[in-house]
Amino acid sequence: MRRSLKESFSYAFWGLIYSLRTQRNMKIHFLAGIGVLTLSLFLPFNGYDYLFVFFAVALVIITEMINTAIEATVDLFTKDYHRLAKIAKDVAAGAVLLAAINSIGVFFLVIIPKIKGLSYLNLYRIRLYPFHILLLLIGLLFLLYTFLSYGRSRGGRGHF
Ligand SMILES: Nc1ncnc2c1ncn2[C@@H]1O[C@H](COP(=O)(O)OP(=O)(O)OP(=O)(O)O)[C@@H](O)[C@H]1O
Repeated sequence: MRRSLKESFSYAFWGLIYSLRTQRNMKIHFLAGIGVLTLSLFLPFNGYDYLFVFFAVALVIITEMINTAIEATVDLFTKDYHRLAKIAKDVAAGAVLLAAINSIGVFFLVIIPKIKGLSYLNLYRIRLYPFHILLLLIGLLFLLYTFLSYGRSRGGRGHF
């Protein structure tokens, strides 16, 4: 079945909204990611600092989404206890855990030293890099949309 680019984007969009709506950990990681991106606006980062922070945030969210997809696939296959189902879910959860540990490492190695070196002057020198602002805006829009569409989807299956 051939799908238009718009349809493909729409499915991907709903996949992200679904994870955000249904997965408690995803909500926590997403909010933490937005918090870190907001904080980063005020920090004197160089290019590598931005790379580490952006990748750490993205990795946690991506692994959380893959974990959600694996959970759904396993549940589709069996609701009964199965050793392989347990392995699949535990390994997927392990991937999220590793990504989360990596992000904690980045927080202590990259963000904390910059916070320590922060002066009041820096607070007035917000760096408005277009890509950074775009990421933040996309994150906030997803959160807002998830929040607003939550009520509408209650009791029904919405897009899903
Ligand atoms: N069908 C199954 N067979 C065997 N073990 C299972 C099965 N389903 C879940 N488990 C075990 O229960 C754990 C939790 O599974 P569950 O599907 O409830 O994920 P979850 O609690 O929603 O995870 P997360 O918090 O990442 O969303 C799995 O990691 C696995 O060890």
